[in-house]
Order: sequence, then structure tokens, then C-alpha cells
Amino acid sequence: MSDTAAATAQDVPALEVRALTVKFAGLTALDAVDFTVAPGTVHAVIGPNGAGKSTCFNVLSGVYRATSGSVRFGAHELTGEPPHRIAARGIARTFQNLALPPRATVADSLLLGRHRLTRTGFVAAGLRLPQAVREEARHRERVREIAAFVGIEEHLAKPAGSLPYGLQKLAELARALCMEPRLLLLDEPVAGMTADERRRTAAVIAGVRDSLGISIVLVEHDMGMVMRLADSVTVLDFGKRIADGTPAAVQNDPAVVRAYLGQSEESA
Ligand SMILES: Nc1ncnc2c1ncn2[C@@H]1O[C@H](COP(=O)(O)OP(=O)(O)OP(=O)(O)O)[C@@H](O)[C@H]1O
Repeated sequence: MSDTAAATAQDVPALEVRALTVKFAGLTALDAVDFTVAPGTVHAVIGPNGAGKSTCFNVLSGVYRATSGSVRFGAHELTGEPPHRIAARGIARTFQNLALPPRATVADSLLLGRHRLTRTGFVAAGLRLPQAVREEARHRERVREIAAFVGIEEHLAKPAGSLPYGLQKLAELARALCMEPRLLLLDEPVAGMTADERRRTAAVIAGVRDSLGISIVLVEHDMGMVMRLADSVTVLDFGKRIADGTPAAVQNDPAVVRAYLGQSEESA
């Protein structure tokens, strides 16, 4: 592990979500939801369709504004902050749909992920001033380390769009890691993946937690993945928290079983 990764891991605060409420016109998408993401853990937010998972994710990443309630990351209140300020607090996200520029190389896309950490600025970089050249070399080296950590190093020189879907998703995860985050928000990271790609991605996510000490919030439909990977789980149904605890505890919770059974009856 590099020094930078070690430095990232040391000062990860808890994420504390309290009484978080989001209303759209007449609909309460999130209703006084509470949960805490302990530092260096994987916390899953799950629930049947329409439960409020994406709404929660969008508030954490600053895309939606909370109607009321609080999201604190250490000393900082995040509700009301725009996405770039939240990113500046060390909170990186991935997207449900592929979001890498398809024609840029994987290396260049990952380098873009380091923009927040760049000191010299675009003018100096454009003029190829020595300091800017040195800085870019440092960032490219870190990009290579992170790509190796995620297992996509051999694809760095290829256009992102030429990679199979699962590798593109891993490249996106690598781009988020390139921000040197303290908290990673993952929106259905294994959706659309093959079983092999899912296993590989789960191993990378576990590695991010275990080796880098980064906290992870995981919004996920794949129950097997949540049960294997998460340290704690919050279950939402119709915007309300119906359970919270270890994967084993929530799996057997009658309210959770009822919520998921209701869903399968609807789709039957
Ligand atoms: N921008 C919006 N405007 C109005 N209603 C919305 C908006 N976003 C979400 N909703 C509603 O809020 C509720 C929660 O939706 P949300 O997408 O958060 O659920 P979800 O758990 O992510 O569902 P899924 O698993 O189907 O993605 C739903 O009833 C949805 O229709």
C-alpha cells in the first residue's frame, strides 16, 4: 500500500444520517431515516423497488436536497452542499450507468479523477511547465497503482469504451478511487454484470475497505453480494427504515421478509 493510501485511511470519520426526509410534491420518498456508517466499513442500503434507495444515494452525493434532517460526515453537515463540495470533503461516487468518456483512454479518464488533487492548474499544464510536467508524472504513477489495485492495469492504454462492461465498471470504481476518497458511494456496482464480474468486483470492494480503510455505502439489488460484503445493512421500504443491523440479523427480520415477499407477489 502506498503512503497516500495509508494517509487516506487514517482520518475517516463516521457518516451520520439523522431523520433524513425527502418529499417530492405529495410523495414522501424518504421518511425520517437514520443510519450510521462506521469508519472503514461497508454499509448497504437495500429495499424493494421504490423503497427510496436512489433518493438516499442522491442526497448523500448532493444531487437531491433533503427536505429535512441531517447528514454529517465528521464535523461537516452535507445537506445543502452541492456535489462538488461534497466531493471536496473526500466523498466519491460511481454511477449506475457507465459514465466514462468512451473514446478517452482508461489512463486519461482516471487522471481526470485526480483533478481535485491537481495543484498546478490547466494553464501551467497546457504550457508544459516543468513543475506541471512533474506533477502529471506523479499523478500518472498513482493512476497506475490504483489501476493495479483494481486489476485493470493492462487496459490503461485502451479506450474505455472498448472494454467489456464489467471492466468498464471497474474502471469507474478506479476513477472514484483516484480522488483518494474517505467515503465511497457505490450505486449498484454489480448491476448488469456476469457472475464472474460480480465476484471480481466484490473482491475489489472488500479490498478497498480492508486495505485502504475507506468507508463504503453500497446501494445494491444483489442480495448475495450484500450478505457477503456488507458489515451493516439498512433496509428501506416505502421511504421508511424497517430494519438496521448485521446482514444475518436483517435477513431474518420478519418486516424485511414481508417487504420482499410483497414485492415478489406484485411481480408474480
Ligand atoms: N425526482 C423525483 N421526483 C418525483 N418522485 C421521485 C423522484 N425520485 C424518486 N421519486 C419517487 O420516490 C420514491 C422512491 O424512489 P427511489 O428511486 O429512491 O427508490 P429505489 O429504492 O431506488 O427504487 P429502485 O430499486 O426501483 O431503483 C418512488 O416512489 C419514486 O417514484
